[in-house]
Amino acid sequence: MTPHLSIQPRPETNGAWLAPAKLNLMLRIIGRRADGYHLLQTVFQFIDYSDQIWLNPRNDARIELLRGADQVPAERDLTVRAAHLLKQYTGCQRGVDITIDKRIPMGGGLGGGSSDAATTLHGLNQVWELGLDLDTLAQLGLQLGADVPVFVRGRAAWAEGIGEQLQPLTLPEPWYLVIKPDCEVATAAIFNAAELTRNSPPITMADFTRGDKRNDCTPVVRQRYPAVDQALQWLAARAEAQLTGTGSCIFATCDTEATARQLQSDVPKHWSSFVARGYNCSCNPLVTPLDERGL
Ligand SMILES: C[C@@](CO)(OP(=O)(O)O)[C@H](O)COP(=O)(O)OP(=O)(O)OC[C@H]1O[C@@H](n2ccc(N)nc2=O)[C@H](O)[C@@H]1O
Ligand SMILES: Nc1ncnc2c1ncn2[C@@H]1O[C@H](COP(=O)(O)OP(=O)(O)O)[C@@H](O)[C@H]1O
Repeated sequence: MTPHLSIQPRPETNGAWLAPAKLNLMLRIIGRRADGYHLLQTVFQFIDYSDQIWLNPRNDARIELLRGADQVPAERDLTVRAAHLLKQYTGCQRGVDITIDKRIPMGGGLGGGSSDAATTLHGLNQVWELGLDLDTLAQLGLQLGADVPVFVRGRAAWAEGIGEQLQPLTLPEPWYLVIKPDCEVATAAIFNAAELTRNSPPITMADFTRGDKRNDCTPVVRQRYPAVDQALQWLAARAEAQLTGTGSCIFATCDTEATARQLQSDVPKHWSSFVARGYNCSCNPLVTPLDERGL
C-alpha cells in the first residue's frame, strides 16, 4: 500500500487535524506579473512534520484563537482568516475555537502558515457541514496565499503560475534532513530584492527528473542571511544541500532514515534540525489515497 499522510483527526492525534510542512525540491523564477507576483516553476513534496490544529465548534458565531503561532496577532493568523473567509463565502453562522500546536518553524520556507490555512479550510468544511468541493476550497485558499492550494489539494506537484497551477507528481519518497539556521526569512523581502533572478528559462519536468534542482532564491538568501550561507556550506560538504522556498531552512535528501539520522548527529548544536520522510499524498476528507483508487 502506498504510504500517505492523513490530515484528518485520528485517535493518535487526540482529535487534532494535521497540517504538514512542504519542501520545494526546485524553484525557478521565470517572470513577473503586472501585480508584482512572480511566475514560478517549482516542485512541492510534503513531509511528515506537522502542526496540529483543534477545531472545536462553539454555540455562538464567534471565531476564537485559543492558542496560535508566537507573535502572530489573532486577526492575522491564517487559520482565523481561513475561518472568516469560509463564513463570508457560505453565509454560515457557526463559530469555532481554534487551537494550534505549532511545530513547523516560521519563516523557514516550509509553508506552515499556508498548511495551517488549508487544513482549517478542510476541517471547517467538515465540522460546519458546508459541502464545498476541492476546487472551491483551493480557490478560497489562493485568496490567503499562493502556497495554500497545493496543501488543499494534498498531492505532491509540479507547480507553475504563481504556484497555484498544479500537476500531481509521483516522486520518490526519500528521507530528508532539514536544518533551520537561526534566522527567519520574510518571503516578501526576497521577492522584492532587486538582485533576484527573474528571467530563468523554463524547464520541463524531465529536466527536473534528470537533476535540475536549482532554486533561484538561493544566491539572494545566502547573501542576505549569513546564517543560511554557513549552514549551506556545512551541509554541502557532506551531501547535496538545497534551500526550500525562500528559506531559511535547508535540506539534504537521503535514501534511508539511518543515513539522515547519521548526518543529523553531526549538525552543530546552534542550528535546530529534524529528520522527516517525504510523502506524495497528504490525504484529506475530499482526497482518497492513490492506492485506494487503484492508481
Ligand atoms: C516562495 C514560496 C515557494 O513555495 O514559499 P515560502 O518560501 O514562502 O514557503 C511561495 O511561493 C510563497 O507562497 P506564500 O507564502 O503563500 O506567498 P504569499 O503569502 O501569497 O505572498 C508572500 C509574498 O511573496 C510574494 N510572492 C509570492 C508568491 C509568488 N509566486 N510571487 C511573489 O512575488 C508576494 O508578492 C508577497 O509579497
Ligand atoms: N498559523 C500560522 N502559522 C505560521 N505563520 C503564520 C500563521 N498565520 C500567519 N502567519 C504568518 O505567515 C508568515 C509565514 O509563515 P510560514 O508559512 O510558516 O513560513 P514560510 O512562508 O517561510 O513558509 C509568518 O511569519 C506569520 O507572520
